[in-house]
Amino acid sequence: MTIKASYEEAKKLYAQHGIDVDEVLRKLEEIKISVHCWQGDDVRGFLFQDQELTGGISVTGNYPGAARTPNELRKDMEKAFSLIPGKHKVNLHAIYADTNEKVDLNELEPRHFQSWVDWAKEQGLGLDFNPTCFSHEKSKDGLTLSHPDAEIRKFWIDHCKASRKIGAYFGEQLGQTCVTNVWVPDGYKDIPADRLTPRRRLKEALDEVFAEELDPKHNLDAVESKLFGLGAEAYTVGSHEFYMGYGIQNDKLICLDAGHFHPTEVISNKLSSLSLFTNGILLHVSRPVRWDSDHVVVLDDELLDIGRELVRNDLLGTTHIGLDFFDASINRVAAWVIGTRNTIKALLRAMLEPVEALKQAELEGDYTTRLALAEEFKSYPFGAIWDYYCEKTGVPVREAWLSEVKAYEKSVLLGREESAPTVHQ
Ligand SMILES: C[C@H](O)[C@H](O)[C@@H](O)C(=O)CO
Ligand SMILES: [Mn+2]
Repeated sequence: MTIKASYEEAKKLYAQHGIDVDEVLRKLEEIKISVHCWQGDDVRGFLFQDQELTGGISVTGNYPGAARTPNELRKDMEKAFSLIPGKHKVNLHAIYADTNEKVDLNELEPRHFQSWVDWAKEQGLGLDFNPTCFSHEKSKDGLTLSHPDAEIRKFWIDHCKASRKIGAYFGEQLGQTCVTNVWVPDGYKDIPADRLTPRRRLKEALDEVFAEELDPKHNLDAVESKLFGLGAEAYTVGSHEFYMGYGIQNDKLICLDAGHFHPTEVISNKLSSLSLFTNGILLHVSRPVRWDSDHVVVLDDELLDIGRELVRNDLLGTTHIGLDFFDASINRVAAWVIGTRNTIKALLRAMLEPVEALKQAELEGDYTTRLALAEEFKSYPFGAIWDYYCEKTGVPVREAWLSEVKAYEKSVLLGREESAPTVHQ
């Protein structure tokens, strides 16, 4: 049977439950995933090539072929996007500036990212942004926006201010709102004597960062919390409660990173509550394995539940779905493809569920029907719909993408091991 014929058969089954699959695919194609550039080079960036990764995050593995220049990174992302259905966004960190100038983080300007903007325009992609408040001499104490030294604080405030302007430039140039997300690693390894004062300093620093009004059509601000980091195990200044309060009080997007909570705590269960008190949410879809390990996302229960919560609560219009994982033990292009395809699959799976029937059964107290229907739908022919979606959008069906990645690895990635990079082409 052809992919189209399997699709037509599967469609009939879903139609029996009032699910219009063609309409589902039309809606799915509108959803943009913000694909993080930092999977491509193990969060090194280009500004400070000799700087080690700090901030309590860590990348493990030594798979060959990491991008060494902005151009290589863009080529790798193009390869990944050619294997992922739909048109998406790219999420940049400030350290990915493409410039020959010796410029520090507090001096960054939109022009240092012009090549990214030109490329995004040419590729039909949107851009999102993040100040990089780690891997820098001035973050060596593990403190940035909450640092007790006013001068160091000012450096990071200026960097975050500059980042918002870069974000607004992206949004204006590309005609797509840029989400600029602030995450700082600030915290203490051991039990703090004073939990309040650093949080007060962080709050005041953020007030300064966000003081200038920017057109929300161009830039939306987000703030990202964390439970702990390596070397900041006892206390994180920007905890979930801190940013939940800050975001709600100041109308900022609250970023939920799947790896930033207690091991059994899930972000899927937070979306409905947050949606009642905010105008939007930012997600960092990740996979914590025992800690905030940032494994490539797989199609596991939590990813499916994130998809369900977004679909069932009608949150797709206000939620910005970003990815945040970095695995250097496998082919990095494949990592993007696997994680992004899985995220889209989870959304599609959720859109193909009989949501109204499930909600009705629940309302009537018929929990038997709720459970029976939910379970039976797990073996509905979702794969036939997914395959057709890939074919229709011109990307490889099923695992056919893997041979393309292997060929790219052979012809491009492995060559990087022997040759010197051509910087800033
Ligand atoms: C690169 C980081 O993953 C990112 O800035 C931040 O979102 C994070 O999750 C830190 O743990
Ligand atoms: Mn994150």
